[in-house]
Amino acid sequence: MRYILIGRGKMGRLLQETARAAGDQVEAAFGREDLDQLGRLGKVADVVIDFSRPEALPEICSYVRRTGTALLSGTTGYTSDQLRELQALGSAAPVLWSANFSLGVAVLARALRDVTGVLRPEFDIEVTEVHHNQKTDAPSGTAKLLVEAMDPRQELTPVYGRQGQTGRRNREEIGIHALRGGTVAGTHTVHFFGPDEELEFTHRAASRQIFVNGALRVARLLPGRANGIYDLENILFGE
Ligand SMILES: NC(=O)C1=CN([C@@H]2O[C@H](COP(=O)(O)OP(=O)(O)OC[C@H]3O[C@@H](n4cnc5c(N)ncnc54)[C@H](O)[C@@H]3O)[C@@H](O)[C@H]2O)C=CC1
Ligand SMILES: O=C(O)C1=N[C@H](C(=O)O)C[C@H](O)C1
Repeated sequence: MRYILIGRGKMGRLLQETARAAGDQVEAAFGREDLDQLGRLGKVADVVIDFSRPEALPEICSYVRRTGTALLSGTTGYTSDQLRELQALGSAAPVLWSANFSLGVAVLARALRDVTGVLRPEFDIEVTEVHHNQKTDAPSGTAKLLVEAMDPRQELTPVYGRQGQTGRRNREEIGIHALRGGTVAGTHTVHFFGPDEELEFTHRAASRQIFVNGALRVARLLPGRANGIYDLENILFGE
């Protein structure tokens, strides 16, 4: 496989190393300083893999539209307008965006979709996410993904942290809390607090390699597919 990488940070470097070790070719890798060079590049790869920042989106979209190259993106922190822009890109190429490329989080999202309806409304839901001190967006894309799995119709009101005279907790709240420190690769816990019982689901990433392996595994499946938006969970569950 031939890749163009967007982002040469923690994820970009590990992707490059892992792809090359697997015999794949990294045709080009761009960071903030030289992303403008993408505008001068033709179709030289099977897939563009993006782990960078939301600001890179316009350059990436115009490249994908011009060349029809498949796009796999794991960048988080997009606004809803930017997410719509990514969705629209599906008309030009096969596009897959996911806030988390680990198998464990895909399974967790599915499990939460199944159990939440049974536990609600008696159980209060609070989500905590813990990440390294270099992370620039909060809450994490994965926390949002898990909330969306539990509340697809957005009936609950997100509450980000609590402070001061908050009053009693409302049943329609879903708490989302971000902790930052050290080198934590990513820990997400969903707490269900019920009357006299508690249930907790935790996914703990021991390293970024799980995201890299997941991304490269799925990237192989994109070229040759019809243009459109693909869903990681559907692909992993063979749907
Ligand atoms: N979906 C998933 O499974 C995962 C997603 N991520 C996400 O991937 C992204 C990158 O994470 P890290 O590598 O840890 O970050 P990082 O801070 O180590 O690296 C970011 C890279 O993006 C580049 N960049 C910044 N602004 C840019 C711009 N305007 N145009 C082009 N490149 C630009 C920087 O030069 C740098 O190379 C974050 O959004 C993070 O949340 C991280 C891990 C897993
Ligand atoms: O920035 C990170 O490191 C991570 N970001 C993703 C997110 O925002 O959910 C995925 C993973 O948790 C690591």
